[in-house]
Amino acid sequence: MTRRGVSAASQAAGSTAQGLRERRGAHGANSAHGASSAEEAGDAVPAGPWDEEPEGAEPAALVVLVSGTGSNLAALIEACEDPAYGAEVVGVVADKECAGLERARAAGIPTEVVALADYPDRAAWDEALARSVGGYVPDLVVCAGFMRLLGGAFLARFGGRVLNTHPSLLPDFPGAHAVRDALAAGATRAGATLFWVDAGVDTGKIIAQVEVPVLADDDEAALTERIKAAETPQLIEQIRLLVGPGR
Ligand SMILES: Nc1nc2c(c(=O)[nH]1)N[C@@H](CN(C=O)c1ccc(C(=O)N[C@@H](CCC(=O)O)C(=O)O)cc1)CN2
Ligand SMILES: NCC(=O)N[C@@H]1O[C@H](COP(=O)([O-])[O-])[C@@H](O)[C@H]1O
Repeated sequence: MTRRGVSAASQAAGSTAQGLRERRGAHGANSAHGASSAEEAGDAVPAGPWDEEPEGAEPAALVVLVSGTGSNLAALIEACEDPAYGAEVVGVVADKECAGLERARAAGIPTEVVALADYPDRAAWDEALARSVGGYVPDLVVCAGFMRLLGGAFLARFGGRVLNTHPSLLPDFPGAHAVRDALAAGATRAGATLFWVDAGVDTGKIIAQVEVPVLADDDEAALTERIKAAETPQLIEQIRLLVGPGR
């Protein structure tokens, strides 16, 4: 069977769409991490025409990066239960123990923690994160509440196929505290942005945005929940468009 890739839209956005060229290696879904994989060996499957969906294509492999609650991850796992969705969460990687990992384990999805504190410096952590994610041979990497900046080694390996969902209408309020910053600035509108991750902080090419109002009595928790209520369907739908038939 052939793996699905990412859409023509993603290529227009700068994605390399290398994922489909990779054969699932030693770290496929529900397998333990092994030492080698086709990707690590550079053993690539020849590229196919991205705009033709071969019959019986396997779902696109998603690795999701999380740091917190994992509500977007949970929605993605649920969406992937429908074979027509076209994707499978093959691994969930976090920078610390968190509820998102519990959600993944409950769904039988392999998980891993790659904690910054376990490495001598940021570069070593970034390389370890890339190795961990690479073990699952993802077509797409999805940051869903992942609160660490991805560095050069990670982006050299996965750049062009890393998505992030961010709780603001970028370019407004980039960074780790977007909702708090929007309230502090007196913003009257808020929202969520899905974009391709690049080396900057929330500067990557925007795929989609959804707007919600800021209400007079909003606190950070209330606005965060209103944003999530719009953000999650956007994330699910945009990934469906990226991986699904007719892309
Ligand atoms: N290279 C990139 N990596 C990531 C991006 C990105 O656009 N480029 N987006 C993020 C997530 N993100 C917001 O969307 C984000 C997360 C965290 C930070 C940040 O400053 N983190 C600090 C720690 C902050 C803290 O703990 O208070 C850190 O990494 O040390 C900025 C933006 C996914 N990664
Ligand atoms: N800068 C990144 C950032 O703030 N991401 C935000 O964290 C939340 C994660 O929620 P979840 O863990 O329940 O999916 C989401 O709202 C996401 O946009």
